Amino acid sequence: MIRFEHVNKTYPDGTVAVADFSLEVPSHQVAVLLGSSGCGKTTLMRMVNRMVEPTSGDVWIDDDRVSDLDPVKLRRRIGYVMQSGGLLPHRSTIDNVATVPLLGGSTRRAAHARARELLELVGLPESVARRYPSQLSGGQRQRVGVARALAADPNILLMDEPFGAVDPVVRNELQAWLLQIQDELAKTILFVTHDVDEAFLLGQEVLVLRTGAEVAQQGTPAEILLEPADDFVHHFIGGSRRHLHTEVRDGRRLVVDADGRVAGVATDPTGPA
Ligand SMILES: Nc1ncnc2c1ncn2[C@@H]1O[C@H](COP(=O)(O)OP(=O)(O)OP(=O)(O)O)[C@@H](O)[C@H]1O
Repeated sequence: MIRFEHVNKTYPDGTVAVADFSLEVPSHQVAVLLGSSGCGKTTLMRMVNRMVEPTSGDVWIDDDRVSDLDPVKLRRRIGYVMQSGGLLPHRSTIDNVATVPLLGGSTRRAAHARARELLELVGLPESVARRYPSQLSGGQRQRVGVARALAADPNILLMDEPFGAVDPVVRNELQAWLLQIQDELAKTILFVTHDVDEAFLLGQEVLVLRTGAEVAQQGTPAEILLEPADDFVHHFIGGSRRHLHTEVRDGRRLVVDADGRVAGVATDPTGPA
């Protein structure tokens, strides 16, 4: 579980990036922070692994206040995937992943075995293990980034626009793949994006943020799609172009757009159509 308790962040130049933000992400769930550039998403995410210290307020992981934990140890128990993949350019794919268990005290042999296992988990063939990041496609690099984030077997994954730098087709593939591995791994994931469709596809809980990380609306994708809290949310999620309604298919009440595409699952199966 990750809990933000009334956190604030004002940077030294006076920028108020986060003003009184609270959230609880239950274990094994995916929560998505959705908002436009500069609204404070990355600042919030980095408070979890102490890359940013809140000006006031606390972040908790289960019963631990993160400010009481050693930042290096804390970062080793949390997976972090960045937009750029964050790979070390002069290390091969397998070494990029093996670095994490090596730092954790594994032998070189055990670290390589673990790295091979993870590369297989993220669907990369053996042939890429010896390649350098510059010799991989954008999608492959992001998969290696996820493999590395999973290497310490963390309970928590922080994902900051992890699929932002790849083309839409690969992006869709990576999203589907993440949902598939999350089915198996059941990590607690905090995911940052400015892409509305990505947020609704991946998030069990979505927070639509305004500047200063002010929560414009928090809810399941279906709740937000069907009942946007105000005009800001309605416009942000593209409500007017979506023309949403609900429909029962295979016994499930789905949120469907004007083209018949499923935009979400309504949580209340008896709710109005
Ligand atoms: N180190 C810093 N010093 C001063 N201001 C900062 C610093 N880091 C971020 N900010 C400012 O804080 C606000 C929130 O930034 P943050 O990076 O958290 O937003 P974001 O929603 O993640 O944006 P993006 O989607 O563009 O990454 C912005 O106004 C940004 O310019």
